[in-house]
Formats: sequence, C-alpha cells, structure tokens
Amino acid sequence: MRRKASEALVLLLAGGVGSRLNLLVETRAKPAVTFGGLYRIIDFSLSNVMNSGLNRVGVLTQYKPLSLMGHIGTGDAWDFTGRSRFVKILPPRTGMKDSDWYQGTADAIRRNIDFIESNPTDEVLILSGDHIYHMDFAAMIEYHRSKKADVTVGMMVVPKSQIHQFGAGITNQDNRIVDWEEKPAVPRTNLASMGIYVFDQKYLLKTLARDKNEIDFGMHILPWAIDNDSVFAYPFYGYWRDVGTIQAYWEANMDLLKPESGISPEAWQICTNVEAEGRGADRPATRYLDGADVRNSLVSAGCVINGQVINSVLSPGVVVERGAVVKDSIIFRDCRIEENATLDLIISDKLTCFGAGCKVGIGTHHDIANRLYPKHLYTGISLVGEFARIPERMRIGRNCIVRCNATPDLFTAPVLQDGESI
Ligand SMILES: Nc1ncnc2c1ncn2[C@@H]1O[C@H](COP(=O)(O)OP(=O)(O)O[C@H]2O[C@H](CO)[C@@H](O)[C@H](O)[C@H]2O)[C@@H](O)[C@H]1O
Repeated sequence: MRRKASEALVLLLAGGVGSRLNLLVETRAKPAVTFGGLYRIIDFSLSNVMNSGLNRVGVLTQYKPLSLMGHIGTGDAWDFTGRSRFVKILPPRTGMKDSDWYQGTADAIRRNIDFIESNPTDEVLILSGDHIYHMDFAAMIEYHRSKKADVTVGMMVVPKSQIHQFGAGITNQDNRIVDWEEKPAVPRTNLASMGIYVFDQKYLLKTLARDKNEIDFGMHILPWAIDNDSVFAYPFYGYWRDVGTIQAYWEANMDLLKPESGISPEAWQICTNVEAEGRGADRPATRYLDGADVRNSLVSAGCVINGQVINSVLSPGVVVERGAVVKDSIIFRDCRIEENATLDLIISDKLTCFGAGCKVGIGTHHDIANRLYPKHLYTGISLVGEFARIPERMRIGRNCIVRCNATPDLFTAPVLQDGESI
C-alpha cells in the first residue's frame, strides 16, 4: 500500500560554497546567512517543509556548517521533534582523501544513500537551502503521483534574460518535460527549474547507481531521465528567489519593504530559531529616541534608533546614533553606527562599528553602475564584514570615507583607522 504523501523523505542541500556571497559566507554556509533582519535563509525551506506536513528531513552539509548546525539545533523551532519527526544534520562523507568532498548535488545525495535506505519512503523530495519562497510540497507530491512521474521538477517562468542562470525546460501540453538545457547561453524557453525535485525513491536509487561520473542533477541526471523516462514540470506561480548573489540577496531583502512584491514571511508562517545567536529571544523592545526618523524599514528587537533609517533592514541590537543615516542598507546584528555616520547602499555583517562621521557606500547603485563600471559586472553594493584577524568586531574609524572602488561586483573594506579614506 502507498504511504501518505506526508511520509516522503526530504533531503535539503545546504553545502554549496556560495562564494558569490563573498564576505557574508566567510564564516558560515550560505543557508545560514541572515535574511530579513531576523531569519536565516534556510528558515524558508525548513518552514515550507513543516507547513507542508512533512516529518523527516536530512540536511546535507559540507562548507562551514557550524553556524548552520547551531541554528538548526534539535529542530524544535520547526516542530521537528517527536517519535516520527526529525531534522538530521548529515555531515560530509568523505572518501579516503581529504580533498574527496562532494562533487555536486547528485554526488552529495549518492553519498547519503544509506540515509535514504534506512528511512523507508515512496518519494524523496530534494530541496536547496538557499531559496526564498513559499510552497506546498504535499501538493507537489500529489501532483507527481497523479502524473505517475519518475521525477517532477518545480518550475516557473522567469524573464528570458535570466534563464542562463537556471536549468531550462521545454514542456508539452501535459507538462511533461521533453527537452532540457542546464544554464543555456541562448534562451529557447523562459521556463526555469527551481532546483526542487520529487523523485520516486526506487527510481532515484537506480539512477544514482548507474554512473558515478553523473555528479549533478541539472547537468547529468535530469537530461538522461528526460530522454529515457517520465519527467514532469510542476508549475509554480508565486514568489521565489535564489539568493546566491549579492545583488539577488539585496533585492530579495528590499522586496520585504514592498508589499506588492509578494514576499511575506508572516503570511507564509516562516519560523526561526531566535535562541541560537547573540542574546536570542531576550532582546528588549526597540527604542526610538527623539532624533529618530524611520521610513519604510524593518527594525528588529533590541535596536536603539536616534538617527535616520530609510529603506533598510536592521537585525536585532543595531544602534543608530544621533545624526547618523542608514539608507538602502542591510545591517546584521549588534552593529553600531556612531553619530553623523552615513551608510548608503551597504550590507554589513554583524558586530561592525562605524565610527562617528564616517561615510560608507555612495550614491545609488544605478549611479555607480552607469558611471564607473559595466552594468553586468557591478552591483554597487558595498560589503562590510569581519575578517579572520579581527574575529570580535570590525571597526571603521571616525570620519573615514569608504567608497565602492574598482573591484567588480563587490567591495570589501579593511579595518580603517580614524580619518582614513579609500
Ligand atoms: N556538494 C554539495 N553538498 C551539499 N549541498 C550542495 C553541494 N553542492 C551544491 N549544494 C547546494 O545545492 C544547491 C544547488 O546548488 P548548485 O549551486 O550546484 O546549483 P545551481 O544553483 O547553480 O543550479 C541548480 O539550481 C537552480 C535553481 O536555483 C536550477 O535552475 C538548476 O537547474 C540547478 O542545477 C545549493 O543550495 C547548494 O548550496
């Protein structure tokens, strides 16, 4: 007899290096990066799993998993505790050599076949830990069953100009995928893979056993399955973003400030583990002093605001002193922005101190992109963050001026002494 859809096993890929997020992934895996002030990116996938009524999750880690493991903890923030409910962190299974880490998404799943075999299931749902979205996986599994598919791929329409970043599928009238190209240079379709797959369990095991050189789902496993077996697209129409680049990450955070964008952690019932870091849930309410001027922003608990905050997202414990301006920026927890400092279009990692009167970031990203650098290379978003040599606190001295410089794509600031400029 068939098991209920809610008994499907979930594998969450959370181990990619995420180097395009640069400084933000210096000390943590991409899914552990803060999002929307309070959340971590992985909260969206985990909450979707919880809200879909699925009970068993394995999280595949590899790159800098410590922060991620601390955040997931026992899984009780997402109600994954109990006799038949769990979230298990699956550490990398290396071979004999140290360098023998997972080669790609399919290789990572292949090395955890014992986990799949020890958790009886009819379907395996494979997800990424770095997507911002809301989706009912139980409905997707029912759809997969109704199509009698071997594999079902979550897919959505994106602008043709973006299709080169995704797996691209051509479907027939019945939504069966008949042609596929991973990250095509020349777009033939605007239907993109969301990297969300439902596999028939037996089919997955058979497929992974076929050829160890097939290390990636988009590059190897899906093209073969489409040519030989039954692969369907599951159409998705809501908000979904892969926040794997600085630009996409910044834009998705800014979408939180636009009600019309369709992103809504509150309506989507996204849960997080507030206990994991810093002062956890014990933060006091935010204080707005008489110099505060806050517009269109998200300000988390424990902040003290006495300056201007415009179109920005602040994590817990951020202090904005009198006369300081924070504009179009994302500020992680416990940063301090001293008197008359100006932050314009920046992302700052936690615990950074911006000295009085300093200026970090300039103009709008359109200005910068148009004036100085080719548009496709340059985001104009300044990144400020911790470096290994100052683990505790990053400081930009008084009256320093930090402009986006000639580094294409992003700019990282070293520790600056008072009055220094770059
Ligand atoms: N070795 C490893 N161990 C554990 N986790 C790992 C891993 N390698 C990667 N991951 C994780 O798996 C997910 C997908 O990783 P990739 O970066 O390889 O795919 P990409 O996003 O380029 O394309 C894919 O996702 C996009 C949608 O974003 C699709 O369009 C495209 O077809 C598909 O190939 C990420 O969450 C990543 O962190």
